[in-house]
Amino acid sequence: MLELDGLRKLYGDRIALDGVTFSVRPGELYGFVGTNGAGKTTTMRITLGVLEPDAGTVRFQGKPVDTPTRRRFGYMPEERGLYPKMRVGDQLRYLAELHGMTRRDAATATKYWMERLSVAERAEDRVEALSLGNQQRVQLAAALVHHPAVLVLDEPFSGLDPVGVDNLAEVLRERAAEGVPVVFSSHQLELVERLCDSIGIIYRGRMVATGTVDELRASRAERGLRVGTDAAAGWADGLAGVESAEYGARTTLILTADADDQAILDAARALGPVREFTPLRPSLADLFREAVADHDSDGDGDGNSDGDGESGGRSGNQARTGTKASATGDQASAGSHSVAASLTSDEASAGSRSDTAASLTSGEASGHAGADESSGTANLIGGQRGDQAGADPDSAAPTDQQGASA
Ligand SMILES: Nc1ncnc2c1ncn2[C@@H]1O[C@H](COP(=O)(O)OP(=O)(O)OP(=O)(O)O)[C@@H](O)[C@H]1O
Repeated sequence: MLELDGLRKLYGDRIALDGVTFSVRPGELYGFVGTNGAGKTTTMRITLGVLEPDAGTVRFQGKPVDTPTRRRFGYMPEERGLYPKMRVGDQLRYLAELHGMTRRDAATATKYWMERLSVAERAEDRVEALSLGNQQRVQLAAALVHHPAVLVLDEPFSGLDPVGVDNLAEVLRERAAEGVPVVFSSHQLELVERLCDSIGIIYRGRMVATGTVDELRASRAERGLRVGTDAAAGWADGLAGVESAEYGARTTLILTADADDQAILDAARALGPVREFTPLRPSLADLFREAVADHDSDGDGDGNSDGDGESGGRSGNQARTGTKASATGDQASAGSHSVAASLTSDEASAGSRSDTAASLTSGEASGHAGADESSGTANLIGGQRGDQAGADPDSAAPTDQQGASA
């Protein structure tokens, strides 16, 4: 079990994490979602020891995580971290050996993962010559090549084509089936909903919801119902448990949590035949927006109300609209898809990603230096950095491949 307990992190006087706590069981696929700047990358970097928390601990199998244990982790940093001048095959072998594999095992694992992630034919190419999507695949191979006991992946799906997405989803399921705790962040909420056993929603450095999607659904204050009836508009007004009703070809009702849907069915049937009676299941995107909106309306003064916070506020407003719109439309099908899609595209277009990227780059520098936040680095990035420190292959330092996640 991977346990994150009370992680707290400040950048200057900005609270980036405020008591982040969650755990990932062996074999569990855990989706870590949140608005831009919510604290996902910071959490993952602390988990990997790239960054020191101000408080809190990370435990694996009941023990605080130390450097030898972390070497068994597979980490894909958001900012990516490959040596651009190094050939794909050489790079993966090198990283596998850094993680303690024998030369022969490293070669076998490299071959396997290059084939598995469909980059085998690029083995002799330098990383910089690959498309961003293929660089991403190599980066994933780098996280997987040493057969890690834990997987922590920061936006592993961004930049992959649909075949690559399916391929990676299958790989993650397999790793989990082997008992590996897998945690990954993503803004692709439909994918997270489809793939993950559990989900954690972080907002402004705090966990605002965690559980299975069904548990998150069950915790909602209201639910939706679609009723196909010829009864005249207004038929559901005033019924117990009906918060609002929208009349059209079908009636869409928003119910209170304790509403008696059978009583509503009886009321509808008393007025004529009922052709449809469908509970509306909110998508993860709806739940996400609702959780964020709820948290926004708490008026929390956590000191983290910078541009990222505004980004969250914007999402919060959308959350209300999105949730209602979904609950009052065909949200079980196309409606919820478009909500998820718009969330992703809105966030992508909000421009806060590049801001975060810039922050991450500077954070990376401090991460490399262990706990010494004043030192910079131009060498190594991400999880590999820590391990690679001191080892200096003759290729140039890896560039920051932000573009791969854009
Ligand atoms: N090195 C840094 N220096 C100062 N502030 C930072 C640094 N790194 C992150 N932050 C701030 O910490 C907060 C959390 O950032 P983080 O990158 O963890 O968010 P995120 O959830 O990964 O965002 P995104 O979805 O945009 O990648 C943000 O307010 C960010 O601006």
